This record gives sequence, structure tokens and C-alpha cells, in this order.
Amino acid sequence: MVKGKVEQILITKDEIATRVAELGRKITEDYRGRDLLIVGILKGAIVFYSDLCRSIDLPVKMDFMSVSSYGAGTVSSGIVKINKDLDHSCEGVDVLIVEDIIDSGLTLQYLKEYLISRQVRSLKVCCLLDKPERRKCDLVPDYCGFQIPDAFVVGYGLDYAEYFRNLPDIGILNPDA
Ligand SMILES: O=P(O)(O)OC[C@H]1O[C@H](OP(=O)(O)OP(=O)(O)O)[C@H](O)[C@@H]1O
Ligand code: HPA
Repeated sequence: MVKGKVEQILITKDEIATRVAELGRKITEDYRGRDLLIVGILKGAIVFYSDLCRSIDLPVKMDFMSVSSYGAGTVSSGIVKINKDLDHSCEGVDVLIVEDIIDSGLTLQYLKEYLISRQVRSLKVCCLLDKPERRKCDLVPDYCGFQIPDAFVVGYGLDYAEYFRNLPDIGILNPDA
């Protein structure tokens, strides 16, 4: 089923694993001695989140938000909707948002403003993939796995119309599929 729908593997599972381990080491160094809350953004970040958290060697807390702005398409509607908020207060807490991808940047811009308004102690963003060419706002991640070209990608948590999230590699979607 996947054959023909993903036209090219962009990042292999081994390359992802190596980079996730590097990010985990860096985050461990940066947050040593601090109380960190890692916020995963459902659903796209789930696979990256679970691998990244296990590569961070610190006593962290985990929470999730669910937002959506793409529906079943490949272009952001620009309207970000919070479907699930944090379970606990984040006031005075060091928060790291974990995202699968930054494309237009509108989702993260909205989330950052929202969490800052809830008076976090500090706020940083870790994304696996960044498409800087597509940016519609001024947003730069603090930690980034890979910069990628302007193509719609799937796998390792990323979907098209909810499919392909379970692919172990990241590939470019065949636009005709
Ligand atoms: O930078 P942007 O243009 O805002 O795009 C990035 C967002 O788009 C995807 O979420 P989506 O709304 O598709 O939901 P999902 O995580 O459930 O797949 C992705 O997980 C990011 O949250
Ligand atoms: O390239 C992408 N793939 C999957 N979801 C996305 N959300 C923004 N960009 C993408």
C-alpha cells in the first residue's frame, strides 16, 4: 500500500535515531539541575516525542497538547485549534515543546504565545523537521533535527489524512498518490 505513495525516502530510521540521540544529549546538558516539563504536540510528534524523551537523562515530567490546523489537506488553514490542553498548570515551569515539524510556523507561534500567557518560567522548542522556505512568521526552533526542502513529508509520526504515521523512515509523499 505504501509503495508508490511515498516517492522517495528522505531520512532513514537510522539517521533519525542518530540525530535524536544527539538532541537528547544536548537537552540533557542544557537542562541539568532544572525541573523540565516536556510537552508533546499530538498527534504528529508522538513518535519523535517517545524516542526523544528516552534519550534525555533527567527527571522530566511529560504532558501533551493536541492542536490542529491542517485537517485532511497539505496546506495549513492558518487557524489553530486546541483540541486538548495541558493536564497541569505550567506556571513557573521550564517547558520544552516537542513538535514533529515546523512548516508555516503558525502552529508553534500560536502555542508559544499561549504558553507564555500562562506564565511559564522558560519556553523552548525542539522540532524534528524544519522547512524554513515555507515560513509565514518569525519563528526559529531552539533545537532542530533536520532542515528539509519544501515537500510534503510523511512517516515517523507525520501523516497525510491520518495515514503513514507508522512508517519508520521519513519520505516524500507522491503528489499523485
Ligand atoms: O508550521 P505549521 O504550518 O503550523 O505546521 C506544523 C503543524 O502541522 C502538523 O500538525 P497537524 O495540524 O497536521 O496535526 P497532527 O499533528 O495531528 O498531524 C504538525 O504536527 C505541526 O503541528
Ligand atoms: O510536510 C508535512 N507533512 C505532514 N504534516 C505536515 N504539517 C505541516 N507540514 C507537514
